[in-house]
Amino acid sequence: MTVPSGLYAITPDALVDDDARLMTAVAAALRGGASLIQYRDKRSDAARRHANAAALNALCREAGALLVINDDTALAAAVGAAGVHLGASDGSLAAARAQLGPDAVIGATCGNSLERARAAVAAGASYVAFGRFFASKTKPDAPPAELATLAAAHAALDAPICAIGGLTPDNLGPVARSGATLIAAIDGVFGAADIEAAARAYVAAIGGQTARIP
Ligand SMILES: Cc1ncc(COP(=O)(O)OP(=O)(O)O)c(N)n1
Ligand SMILES: Cc1nc(C(=O)O)sc1CCOP(=O)(O)O
Ligand SMILES: [Mg+2]
Repeated sequence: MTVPSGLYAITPDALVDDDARLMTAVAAALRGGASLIQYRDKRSDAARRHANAAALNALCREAGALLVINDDTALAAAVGAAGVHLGASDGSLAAARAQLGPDAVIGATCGNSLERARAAVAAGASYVAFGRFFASKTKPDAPPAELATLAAAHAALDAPICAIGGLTPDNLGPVARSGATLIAAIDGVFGAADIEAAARAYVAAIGGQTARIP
């Protein structure tokens, strides 16, 4: 499966306790043009996570977008999601690739490390994620990442690059011009009063950027 470019909207903690609001909010992000959705839910029990993941997967398919499940390869497989996003302590990328198959979208958290990204691609990651680039209300303790790392990854790796952490339509320009083709955001999309309009603003801002580095 090709990894899409554009807005990668990740569900916030604030919505996972309210299934109806979660669906309405994700539907709005999809109308606003999000191409990838990540279901990130560290609070719900297994049954609720399964039900939400299945419903979000159907919503994404209807919209022509893809659903990635955070942390949980087995849940991605169980609901037939497009793939999974794994951090350093979330299990093996190679095992996820073996379980989900060659077409799955498998993302890897790489912080500020090109070496981690190289290893992730070698282990089967479809995209590599660097962050955080700006102060993040969602994850205030995430260590900072540099634009130079994005540029180095863009030059060295044959894999789509995702950027995350405090990104907004107003500050994403340098990040996109350094090689990130996927802009991930939680609060800037789902914390907005008008989620659809917020997503549209990201998509418009991303559309105006092209990487400067060949
Ligand atoms: C696109 C994207 N990038 C990074 C992360 C962070 O993953 P991780 O380090 O495993 O932390 P948690 O999100 O699980 O708290 C992500 N989820 N998505
Ligand atoms: C989940 C996550 N991971 C990060 C990393 O740096 O790996 S930053 C982050 C939170 C992103 O949310 P917001 O767009 O609200 O800042
Ligand atoms: Mg994780």
